Amino acid sequence: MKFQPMASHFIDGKYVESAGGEEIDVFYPATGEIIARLHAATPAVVEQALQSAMNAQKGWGAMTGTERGRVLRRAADILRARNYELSELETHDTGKPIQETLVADVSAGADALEYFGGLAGSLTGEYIPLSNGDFAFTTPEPLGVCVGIGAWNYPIQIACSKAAPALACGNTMIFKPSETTPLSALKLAEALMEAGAPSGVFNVVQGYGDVGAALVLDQRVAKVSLTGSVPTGRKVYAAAAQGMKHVTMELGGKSPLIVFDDADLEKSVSGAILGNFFSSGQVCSNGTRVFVQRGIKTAFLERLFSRLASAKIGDPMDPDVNFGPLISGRQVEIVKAYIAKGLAEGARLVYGGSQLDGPGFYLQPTVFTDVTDEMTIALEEIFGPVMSVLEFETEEEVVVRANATEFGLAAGVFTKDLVRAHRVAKDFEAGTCYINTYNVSPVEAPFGGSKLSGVGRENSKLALHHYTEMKTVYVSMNELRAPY
Ligand SMILES: NC(=O)c1ccc[n+]([C@@H]2O[C@H](COP(=O)([O-])OP(=O)(O)OC[C@H]3O[C@@H](n4cnc5c(N)ncnc54)[C@H](O)[C@@H]3O)[C@@H](O)[C@H]2O)c1
Repeated sequence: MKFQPMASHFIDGKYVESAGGEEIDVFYPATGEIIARLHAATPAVVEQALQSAMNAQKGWGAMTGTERGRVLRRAADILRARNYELSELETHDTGKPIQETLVADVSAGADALEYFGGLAGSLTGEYIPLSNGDFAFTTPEPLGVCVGIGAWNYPIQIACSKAAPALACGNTMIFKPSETTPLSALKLAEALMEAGAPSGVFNVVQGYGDVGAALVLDQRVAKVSLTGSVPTGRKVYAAAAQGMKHVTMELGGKSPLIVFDDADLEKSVSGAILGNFFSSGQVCSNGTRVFVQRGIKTAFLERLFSRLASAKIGDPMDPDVNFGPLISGRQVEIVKAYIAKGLAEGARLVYGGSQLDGPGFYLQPTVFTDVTDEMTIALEEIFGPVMSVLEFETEEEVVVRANATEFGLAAGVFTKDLVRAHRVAKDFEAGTCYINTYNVSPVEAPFGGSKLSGVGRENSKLALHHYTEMKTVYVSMNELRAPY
């Protein structure tokens, strides 16, 4: 098997196997063939990872930020130098077209390592003058051992988005990738080691939800950062609360994308395509509720259909292919059930909707019109290539409807009226908003959700606050009196 790693886990600077652990078969979504076979961590392997991360933390935390940053920046260079090889791996693990993974996965991970590596040396506290010459000062302290748990849609990017700020701040990390896409995090561990990270600073353990749960509950873990679905987020948040642990929750969404009559037609169609069909629709921040104002609806749909007709669906390793399979047969069944529900509830299927014949987990890009706010396909996260088009008339109406969701991950607006664009963005109840663009998430800007979509932010300087705890030291320069 071409993508079989040396062993399932990476702990204390080396590959570790757990032959007795439950089997994890890794499939290439384009063919369904098994490309690697791993084993879930046993309790002994989880313990080994915890010990290693605990032992490494003191030394790593005692290094200067500049020294830690140098390691992260070297790791970024290593990932970039191996971009093709790692993108090929990511394409086989996820089924995403190589033209996507070459530009949006490994390189985004490298960006995170570079960015947080650059910031590591700038972590400082403040001096606070108090009365009569007394003062206090603060120092941002590492939290200790952090656990990262990943989803399957952006495996290496998620691993880097968690590891880079955690390590920059002097923490160590145990990362558990999704059982569906376990391969590339091991390559990140290799790159960090080669870049000079001491053994135990970044460990990878494989497993299903029970392995994640064991890590979250362990008393030695100070923080948990999860990327996953809302139901898993609820469980992980509740378990972390028992130990009063810090959490970051990057969860699901059902984001609105509003297209006003005056929008640039080509741009808004591009936004809707990027916000619904990139990664075959398996993107958390997708704008799957596309609200189109009545006056532009016919032109918008005509242009959308003609551009969708030019999508090249096929072998993700073909550099011309821009629409690949879904992650698994199970995911195809989930999405097909939503398509059936859309039809049963009266939505009009106007594009796609079918599974492709042959091997692999392919589903056509799918568009529904005549969707109303209370339909299941307008309320629930589908996590597949299904766009719902809803019609609206006024700005006041559409903002209320856009916000009428339990999620709050992202939201977008397309219009040439910039005053209106800013007004609408101000009113959006979402963590990440877009004006005349969609689904960009550069490392420099905060990314994350409100409401059920999450807690905390990844990317940007804000992420450093989620991996440090401020210590305050009061210093008296005067005599100290007590009442008795
Ligand atoms: N907000 C974001 O940044 C973001 C990014 C990507 C994906 N997502 C979301 O992720 C979801 C898709 O990914 P998924 O299907 O892998 O999600 P999932 O919730 O099924 O699994 C996520 C991870 O949690 C682990 N897990 C499951 N049960 C656990 C438990 N009890 N304790 C600890 N860990 C446990 C899984 O093994 C996996 O590694 C979608 O809802 C999507 O919106 C969010």
